[in-house]
Amino acid sequence: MEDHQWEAARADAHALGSRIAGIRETVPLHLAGGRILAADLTAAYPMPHCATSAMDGYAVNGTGPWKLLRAHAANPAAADRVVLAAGEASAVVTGSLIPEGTTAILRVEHSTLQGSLLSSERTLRAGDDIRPSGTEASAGDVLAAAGTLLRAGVIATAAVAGHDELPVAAVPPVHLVFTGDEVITSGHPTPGQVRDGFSPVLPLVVAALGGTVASSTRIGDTLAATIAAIDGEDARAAALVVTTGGTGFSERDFVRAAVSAIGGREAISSVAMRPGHPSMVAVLPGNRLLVALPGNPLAALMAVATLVDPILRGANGSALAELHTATSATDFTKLPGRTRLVPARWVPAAGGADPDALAPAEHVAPAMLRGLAAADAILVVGPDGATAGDPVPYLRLPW
Ligand SMILES: Nc1nc2c(c(=O)[nH]1)N[C@H]1C(S)=C(S)[C@@H](COP(=O)(O)OP(=O)(O)OC[C@H]3O[C@@H](n4cnc5c(N)ncnc54)[C@H](O)[C@@H]3O)O[C@H]1N2
Ligand code: MOO
Repeated sequence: MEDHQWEAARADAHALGSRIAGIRETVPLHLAGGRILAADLTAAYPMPHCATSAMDGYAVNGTGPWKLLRAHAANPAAADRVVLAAGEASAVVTGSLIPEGTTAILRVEHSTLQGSLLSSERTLRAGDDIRPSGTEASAGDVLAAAGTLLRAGVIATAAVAGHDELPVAAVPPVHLVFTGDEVITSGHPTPGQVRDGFSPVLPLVVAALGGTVASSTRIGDTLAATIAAIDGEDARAAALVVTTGGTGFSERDFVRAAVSAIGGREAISSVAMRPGHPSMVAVLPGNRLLVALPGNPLAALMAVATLVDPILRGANGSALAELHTATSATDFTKLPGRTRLVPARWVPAAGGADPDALAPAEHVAPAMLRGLAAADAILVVGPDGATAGDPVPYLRLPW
């Protein structure tokens, strides 16, 4: 199969992800943080649901001075039983229901009270400091679309819009498979060994992308072990299997052969990107997906941004991550047919003071991680390259 262009790989991965979407579930608001909204969030009633005072002070009817009906609104909820005739006023606090007949709210600091005679030190206009019903939303208005990540602002809005619980997308379970006889997980590597850069971060990354690592395994470089790892009990229980290393075509790379052996089909065989070209997506029996991440660490994480992020977004009903535009701080040569993903830092554009242009980080070869550690964003440089000062697309770090 031909290389997928980078944009096509993202789009196809997103579409494949939508095929592993799980059944949605309902969670109480206090457990909704970090989940993905599975249906549009609508206002259950107009917001505010009744006209209220925006300030502490007095509800008044007409122009002053006014006769104060009560000395103090001890119970804001009781204010609705008061009816103001022209020339009358009643004390209110912020958020109080306003009495029938209110034409404006007089702030306490703008008022003078002598006995029960209330006057204003400012000219009041009709409607001042009244929050009419429905100014924030009408009943049924969509307050957040399905696919929205539930952060504090959305959850608080849901609460005041009358919701006790929210429908959320089921979290796709992910099975991780780390390959490589040479990979060690602690201490200092001897020549021929490498320290595992993936197992400490992939659970974190998967969680940040809206999935959950349900299980993981570490295997040596054999076909039998690879088949067992991608088609065993844990792997079959997952919606997505992610492997690291072994994507190549050497006699010690077994991921593609294992996929083929269990009846899987490569949907994205490779991506015309650098680094990360040998990344692969396969559809496995049982409506499962597999993403094979290359062994080179930066390549693997750029493949996560290109393939795993779109798949999990598709599974959660979220849109593809937006491509933003920044000014390139440097020139990039042409690289026919390939898209480069370059960890980059914000720097001032030529002659500028604010850090509003993106420059490649240092140490960004495929087997290095230092540049990514220092990066603010991922520049997406097309095959035609770029000239300093050009607008270039970039991705926010997805994790
Ligand atoms: N003849 C060719 N050789 C290579 C090509 C090619 O086109 N022709 N492509 C290169 C590219 S691009 C990449 S990327 C790698 C992909 O290799 P694999 O996915 O098969 O990965 P491995 O061979 O298993 O490992 C590569 C490299 O990564 C290290 N590694 C593996 N796992 C980890 C880990 N958990 N943490 C840190 N480092 C890891 C491994 O030790 C190797 O050094 O192939 C190129 N070769
Ligand atoms: O995917 Mo490879 O990193 O381009 O070395």
